[in-house]
Formats: sequence, C-alpha cells, structure tokens
Amino acid sequence: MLSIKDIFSILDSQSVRIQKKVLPLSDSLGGFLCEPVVSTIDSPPFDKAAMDGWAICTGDEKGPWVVTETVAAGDVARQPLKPGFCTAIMTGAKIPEECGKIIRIEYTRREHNKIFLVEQEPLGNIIFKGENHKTGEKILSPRRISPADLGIMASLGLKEVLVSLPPRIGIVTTGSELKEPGEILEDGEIFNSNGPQLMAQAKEAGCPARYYGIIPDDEQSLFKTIEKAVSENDILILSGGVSMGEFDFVPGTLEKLGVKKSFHKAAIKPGKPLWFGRNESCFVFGLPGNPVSTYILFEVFVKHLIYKFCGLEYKPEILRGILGKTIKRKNWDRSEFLPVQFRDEKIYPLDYRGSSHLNAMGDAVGLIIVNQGIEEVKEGSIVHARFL
Ligand SMILES: Nc1nc2c(c(=O)[nH]1)N[C@H]1C(S)=C(S)[C@@H](COP(=O)(O)OP(=O)(O)OC[C@H]3O[C@@H](n4cnc5c(N)ncnc54)[C@H](O)[C@@H]3O)O[C@H]1N2
Ligand code: MOO
Repeated sequence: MLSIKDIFSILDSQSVRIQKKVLPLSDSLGGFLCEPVVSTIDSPPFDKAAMDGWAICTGDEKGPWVVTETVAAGDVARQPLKPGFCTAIMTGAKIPEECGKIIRIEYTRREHNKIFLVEQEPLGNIIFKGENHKTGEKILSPRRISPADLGIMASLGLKEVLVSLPPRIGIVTTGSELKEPGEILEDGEIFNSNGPQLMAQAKEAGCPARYYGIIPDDEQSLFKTIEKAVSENDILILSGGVSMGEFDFVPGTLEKLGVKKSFHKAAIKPGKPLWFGRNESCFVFGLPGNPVSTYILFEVFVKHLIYKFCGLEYKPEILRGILGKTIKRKNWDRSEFLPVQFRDEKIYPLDYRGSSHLNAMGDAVGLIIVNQGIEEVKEGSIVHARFL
C-alpha cells in the first residue's frame, strides 16, 4: 500500500494548467500571488521626518534656533535651512535639504519664535530615502495574499495584482444514512458534517466551491451527479462510499465515467480507503466518509494539489518540539496523523478516539505523524507538528 511520501509524489507528478488573471488589489485577499512583486519605488521615496519636531542643520545642535516655516506631511520646505534657524516639521514630511537631525518637540521649549534645547536629543529621527527598500528590490515571493501583503502592495502603489486562478472545487457527499443539519433524524441516520466542512475547507483554501448535496448510495443517482460534477469542476471531492461495503459504489462509478484511477488505498490512518484519479479536465478525490479522515485528507493532500494548481508549493509551518505525553498505538501497520495541541512549550496529543471523533479536531492546532511500524512514541521525544 502507498505511503504518505508516495501519495505526495503522485500528486506532484500530475500536470496541471496554471491560469492567471489580474485582480483589483482590494479583491485580492486570499488570492494566489503567482509572480514575485518587485518595487518600482524607493521606500520612503524621500528623506522624511520620523517625529514631530524641529529640523536643524547638521552640526548645529546647541540652539537656540529661530523658526522659519512649518512643513506638514505632504508639503515641502520653501526656504533653505541655515545654522541658527530651524523648520517646524511634522512626522512624515520631507526634510529640508540641509537638515541633519530632527529634535523632538518634547526635548525643547518655545518662546515666541525661538526654540531652546531643554534636553539633548539622542536620535537623528530621519528615515532615509530607500531605507525600507530600494527600487528593483524583490518585496514579495509568490504566496497566498495576506492582509499585510495587501498593505505592502498598496504601499508600492499597485492597484492590480496578477494571481493564479484557484481550481473550481465540487463537493459531493454520499450516504443514504445522511440528513442535512436542521432536518429530522430517523433511526440509523446521522447529520452530514462532511458537506459543510469540506465546503468551508475549500473556501478557506481560497477556492470557489460548489455543493452537490447528499447523494444516496444508489448507482444511478451517483452516476448522474458525479458525471455533472466532474464536468463542472477542476477538482471533485467525494465523501464516503469508497471502502469495501456492498454500497460503496464510488470507485466503480468513477471508473465507469472514465475517471482513471491513480490509486485506491494507502497505508495511512485515518484514510486507508482513499481513492484518487483523474480524467482530462478533472481530478477526483474519493475521501473516506469518516469525518476526521475527510478533514485531515483535505488538509494534507487536497490542499497540496490546490496549491500546485496555483503554481505554488503548500508548505505548512512545522513546529519541532517535545512530546508532552506518551503515544501508544494498538496498531502500527499504517502511518497515523494525530491531532495535537501546544501547551507549556510542549506538544500534546489530544484525546482522540478515531476517525469518527470529529470534535477532537475542534481543539487541534496541528498534526503529528507517527510512522508505520512505530508502536510507541515516548514522552520527552522530539516530534514535528505541522500547523493546521
Ligand atoms: N471491511 C472493511 N471495512 C472497512 C474498511 C476496510 O478496510 N475493510 N475501512 C474502514 C475505514 S478505515 C474507513 S475510513 C471507512 C470508510 O468507508 P467509506 O468511505 O466507504 O465511508 P462510509 O462507509 O460511507 O462512511 C464511513 C463512516 O462515516 C460516516 N459518514 C459518511 N459520510 C458522512 C458525512 N457526510 N458526514 C458525517 N459522517 C459521514 C458514515 O455514516 C460512516 O459511519 O470504512 C471502514 N470500513
Ligand atoms: O481510515 Mo479510516 O479513515 O481510519 O477510519
């Protein structure tokens, strides 16, 4: 059976067509920046005052000084600065040419038009042209656009951004036992949590997502819905119906529809019956129905493919830390993803009872992987947790 590494290399070997479009800066939050951003201006574009105060000539530090004019931010000095004189200057204003220092207001006393030094000003209080970055410098590498990135691009004067188009994602939940939240449960039925959860995961991953509802475990309904969903999306995610049961029609239906299987089953826990394949236009993940499997497989594998579609590599933050509590496994034939929390500078496995125990994920901040063949990981061991 495939290992985690095998699955990543299968995903990495897929050819995808990266499409790009220009977005207004204000609509670009969460978008996939697909080219480095290079500055076309110096920041700041001129030597500017870092404090409200008095601009004085280089070396003319004793005072008193006569105030010649006031320069507000956005304004420029009109009179040359000379020893014995100063310019009242506001934070952000361009400093006069001969200026070597700004003395903060609180270090001085004013009498009419004269400024007296009360205390020595230790700082220069000037932000020099290009001190933050220079023209031609690479400012941002390709990545998902954060609020800070958006601010940075605005500071460069960009009003549009080139982003890659995220894949269109379709979500189909299968299972005759499922009811949508808000409906009445009959005996033997459960609420569909995978549908809303996968829609939320897809949206959070920056993708347009379409929901196809709950499809009962009958071959005809599945065939019709999957046929439509495959034609309307770049990535289709199915939940449930991929294991060994009499009503697990998903793999067979996909193959009937010409979706070529790449693999079915992997040595991973949760998620052993994971199915993956594609036709010319759509990739399909058949995720096992158990909610924790669905959640984790999306985070680990589907997100990896989404980023690839956008020309990026998904690199979750990894925290190296000390395990706070021993992990003992009953079975160690698969590599296992376990939800963890960070506390008191240690990594703690959560109370987690298996792949139907969805509420364990509510408190999870990260995942650790316990490799195939490992029965126990002792408290105090060094582990690597990837953030969710
Ligand atoms: N004989 C075997 N049986 C099973 C095996 C196996 O290797 N041999 N694997 C087990 C594992 S591991 C998993 S995981 C499940 C996955 O099975 P399916 O993908 O076919 O999923 P279902 O049977 O449809 O559902 C499993 C479980 O999850 C619940 N579920 C399904 N969909 C949803 C949803 N949208 N929201 C919430 N919960 C959902 C469903 O009711 C089941 O309880 O197979 C094992 N069996
Ligand atoms: O692989 Mo299943 O997802 O362990 O329960």
